Formats: sequence, C-alpha cells, structure tokens
Amino acid sequence: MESKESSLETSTPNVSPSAAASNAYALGLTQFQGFWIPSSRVPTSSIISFQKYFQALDDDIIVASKPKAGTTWLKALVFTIVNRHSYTLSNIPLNSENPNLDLSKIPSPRVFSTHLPYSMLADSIKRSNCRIVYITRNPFDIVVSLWHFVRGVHNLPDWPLEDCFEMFCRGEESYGPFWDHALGYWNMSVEKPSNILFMRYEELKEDSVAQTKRLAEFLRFPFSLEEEKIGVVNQIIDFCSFNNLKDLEVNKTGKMPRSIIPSLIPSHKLFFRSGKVGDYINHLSPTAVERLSNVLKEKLSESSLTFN
Ligand SMILES: Nc1ncnc2c1ncn2[C@@H]1O[C@H](COP(=O)(O)OS(=O)(=O)O)[C@@H](OP(=O)(O)O)[C@H]1O
Repeated sequence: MESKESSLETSTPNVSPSAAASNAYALGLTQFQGFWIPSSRVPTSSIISFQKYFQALDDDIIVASKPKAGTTWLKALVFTIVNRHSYTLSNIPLNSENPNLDLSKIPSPRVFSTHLPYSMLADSIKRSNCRIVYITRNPFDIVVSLWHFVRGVHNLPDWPLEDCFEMFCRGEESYGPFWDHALGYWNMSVEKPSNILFMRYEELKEDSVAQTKRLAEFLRFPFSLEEEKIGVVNQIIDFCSFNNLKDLEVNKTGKMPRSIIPSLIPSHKLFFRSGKVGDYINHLSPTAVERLSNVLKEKLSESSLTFN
C-alpha cells in the first residue's frame, strides 16, 4: 500500500527523453505478477511482504485506482465522508497534511489507498469483509493526464505524447495494463457488490450528489435525512472539488513527504491539472483515439466492461 505519493518515479534520475520514450524500464517500471510496477516506489519485496503479512480488518476501507483515474478526488471524498463527525471542514487534516498512515495510530475504520491491481492485494483483504472502492476513468483522459504528470515529475518537457501513448497501448505504464487493472476490480465488483464498489470519474463529475450518496451508503456512513436537509452532501462535494483542493495552501506549496530520489520530489501541484472530462480531445488525434478504442475493444471483448 502506498500513501499519496507519486507512483511514476524512476530509479534513473537523469533519464533522457529518448530513453524514457523507448520503454517502461527507462521509467523505472518492472513487470511483476503481470503488471508494470514502479519498482523504485514499491519494491517487489514490499509487495510480497504486504501480500503475506497485511492483516485486514472487517471495517477497513481501501481506495483503489490506477494512477490518474481520480485517486486524489476519491481519497478526499472517502476521508471526508468517514470522518465528518470527527472534524469540521475547516479543521479536517486534508487542509494541512496527509492523514497519519501509521498502522497502529489510524482510528477505525482505517482508510488505505493503493494502486495495486486486485490480483495483487493481500489475501487477508480478499477474505475479509472490508470495503474496496475502485475508481476508473476513460483511458483517453488518463493517458493525457499521465503524460503531463510524467513530464512534470521527471522534468521532461520534450517527451512526446506519442511515446507515452504507444506505451499505454502496449500496457507498459504505471500499474498497467489499464484494461487488466480495471477488469480485476470490475469482475470482483460484479461478484461481491457489497464489498467492492466500482466508480467512474465521469459519473462522479456528472452527478456528484447521487454518486457521493452512493459512496457514503456503500461505506456504511450514509447521510441522514437531516444531513441532506442542511446541505452536508453539497458541502462535502464542494470541499473535495477540484477548484477547492487545488487552491488549498497545502496543495499550492506542499511537496510529497518523501522520495527516494531527492531531486524528484513531486509537489502537490502536479496532482491538480485541469480536472476535466474529455480534455483528451485537445491532445489526441482522431486516429490515436480510434487506435486505443480498438485496443480496448479487443482486450475487453469477453467482458461486460466498456469505456466510451
Ligand atoms: N478534486 C478533484 N476533482 C476532479 N479531478 C481531480 C481532483 N483532484 C485531482 N483531479 C484530477 O485527477 C487527475 C489526477 O489523478 P489521480 O489523483 O488519480 O493521480 S494520482 O494517482 O494520485 O497520481 C488529474 O487529472 P487531469 O487534470 O486530467 O490531469 C487531476 O487534475
């Protein structure tokens, strides 16, 4: 499990644009258990330890996602919904710091976040009654968001979008392939709907109220009629909105608490770019869109999961 950290850091600080362009290894990704994992951020040994030793509790909550699918947004919503009786929106820790992730100090229910695919989660999570919320997003916006992020984190202003796009289509991207990541959680959400909620960035944008209420109910923290009447749902939505989070002082000036590559400590700013649905239209050609659509059609052909 990882906290709100960059998952795209490389173990080669001076990676050149051409090297980054050529393959996933140049971006510090390692193929492990069928996925491309950022080995510098999440060494495979720590994944094995997590799989073996992590003890899930029945009331644990796990926010799961592929990078750039809406992790920051969903984490803020889940934390705020679950802790709304402990804090007010003016003193909630999200205003100033990352929540304390020391396992022994996290109050119940513990809220974790991970980019790991379902197949890599600890067995204790799969056996427990804990809740997993997965968020996904249309892959066209994900690839554009990812490209901006990698360029920012690695200081690669000239890295061509085409190279990032090609890697994405081959499945060679952080925690990719995208389709296998989404399918793992999708299939489990169909099999165990009371334990795994499958959410979409676009639906959360389109109908924030209905989706936030759905999320709160799933987490077993439903809004009371009184709360709905006095506008708590909208207050939480507004607090967690792109515009509000982006403008918090901690997100304008803050940096990740740690990085194993000191020169590449990402600032919080990088997690807030445009926050829009469909921005890919400004970056991807119709041919590229068709290409990725065809890849998805093929990879998801056996499943009921679709992306527009
Ligand atoms: N509150 C809120 N509401 C809506 N959208 C938001 C929000 N916070 C972040 N964002 C946008 O989400 C994109 C970053 O994705 P992630 O948070 O999954 O990134 S990461 O996994 O934490 O690296 C990235 O998307 P793009 O703007 O398309 O690049 C962010 O701008």
